[in-house]
Amino acid sequence: SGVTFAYISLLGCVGENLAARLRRRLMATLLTQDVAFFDRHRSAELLSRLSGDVQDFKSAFKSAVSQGLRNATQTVGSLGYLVAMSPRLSAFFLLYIPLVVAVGLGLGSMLRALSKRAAAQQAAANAVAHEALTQMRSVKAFGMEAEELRLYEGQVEEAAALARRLALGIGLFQALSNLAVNGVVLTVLCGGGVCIGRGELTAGELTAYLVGVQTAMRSAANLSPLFGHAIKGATAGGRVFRLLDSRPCIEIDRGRPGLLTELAAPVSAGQDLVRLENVRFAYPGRPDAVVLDGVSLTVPSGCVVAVCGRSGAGKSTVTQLLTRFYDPTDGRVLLAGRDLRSYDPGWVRDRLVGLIPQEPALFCATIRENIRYGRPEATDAEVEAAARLAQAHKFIKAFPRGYDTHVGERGLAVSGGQKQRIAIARALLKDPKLLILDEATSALDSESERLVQAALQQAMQGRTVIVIAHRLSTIESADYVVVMGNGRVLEASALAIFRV
Ligand SMILES: Nc1ncnc2c1ncn2[C@@H]1O[C@H](COP(=O)(O)OP(=O)(O)OP(=O)(O)O)[C@@H](O)[C@H]1O
Repeated sequence: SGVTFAYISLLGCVGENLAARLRRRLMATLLTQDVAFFDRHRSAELLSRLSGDVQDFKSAFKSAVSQGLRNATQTVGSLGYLVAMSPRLSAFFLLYIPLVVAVGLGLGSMLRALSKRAAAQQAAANAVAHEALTQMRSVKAFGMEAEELRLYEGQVEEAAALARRLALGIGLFQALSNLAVNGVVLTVLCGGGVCIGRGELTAGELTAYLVGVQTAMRSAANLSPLFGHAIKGATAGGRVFRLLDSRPCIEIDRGRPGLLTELAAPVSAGQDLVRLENVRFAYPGRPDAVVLDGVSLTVPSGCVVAVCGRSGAGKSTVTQLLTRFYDPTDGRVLLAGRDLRSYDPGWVRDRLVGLIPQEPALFCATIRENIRYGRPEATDAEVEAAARLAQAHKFIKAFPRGYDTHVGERGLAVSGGQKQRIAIARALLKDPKLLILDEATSALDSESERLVQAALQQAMQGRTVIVIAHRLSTIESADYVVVMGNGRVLEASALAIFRV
């Protein structure tokens, strides 16, 4: 029992270490993928890789080691013993083995394909559940609980149907293996009978040989239930390893030689900090839909440039090129006169650009941790200073736990306006050279609105700012206005011209 304890616990620990290492490597790979990767893969699908697939791979690995190795060596050993005992009798079933292997491989590849489809369908069902659970307020607001359940049931039923077919296939495989095992015994019996009739073998020798055959076949039969496990593990492992091989197009490789980590040249007030030259762009997921069709615009240092235009005109897309979430299909984005691609993307996002998105997301953490996100080394005093600038200090202090108030999942415990001001503080804490601000379109009550606007005006003071403007007041306070439409710049001018 001491050996059993050592063996089971050692195997368990090795399996858990393997799973933890795989999960760590997979998460590290996912975090370094570019934004286009997340356009292609749904988060529920990636979560399935991290949890279910790694789990299946680990179980298959453990059963392959614990039972597979033992039974496989026993089978091979017994077969070798049988061949040594009587090469003539062994010839009967050795001839028959290639046929069994061929049938096994054929059936195996069919079952692998089925297992892949079943797993993909299960991931689709998970995605439906994930979406409903993360959008619970919308589901409830539109009374869609029953519809969501119907959708989920449909997906789960399809996954279950595929899993049932897989179970039938695995059952068939095991039945055929049993048949093959009995077939071997029968073949040896018939062949042995013939040999005894010819006086080439004694009944005693045949009996001894049959005992050997049974040992070999028992070990082989023990291998067959592992087959289903192995199929599931191999498909799950295949998906995990394929994902581990994904390489981002825009690689964040901090400190890579040759990449700039500071502005290429000093930029004084009024000189171009950023320039877009004839930029064309289509999202990788929709390469046929041209979103930017030859956009040129200039952002002078220290100026506020308001970008406006109809919904879908490509305004946010311009900001996504500046953060290097994507690279232009054609044309150039220049920073201090050098192509943005010659800068380290990590530096661009950490130090150059501060982004205040239209709908900021908060993490399930305290307000302090949320503001500090992006600059973990910032002191408490710096966090408070940023919050003051963002008109957030007062309301944060009014909470009983102040900066240590937990904002809950997706920041649901704070109001929309408060969330926006926390996001403004977070961006300001980085003290970015270029502030990109996507003005919220969602309505806030007038007091909140006034505070958010005041926070934004403060944030823009003395900085280079690109603001995607939805309010006239924002446009009025800008130095330059760019009007976009159909992926082009329709008008670009100093505000004075618009005022005429
Ligand atoms: N990740 C994406 N994949 C494919 N197409 C996208 C993606 N994001 C945006 N688009 C498309 O690109 C076009 C421009 O979108 P963009 O978000 O830049 O517009 P916008 O001017 O900022 O609009 P709004 O003011 O409504 O935010 C739209 O037609 C949109 O459908």
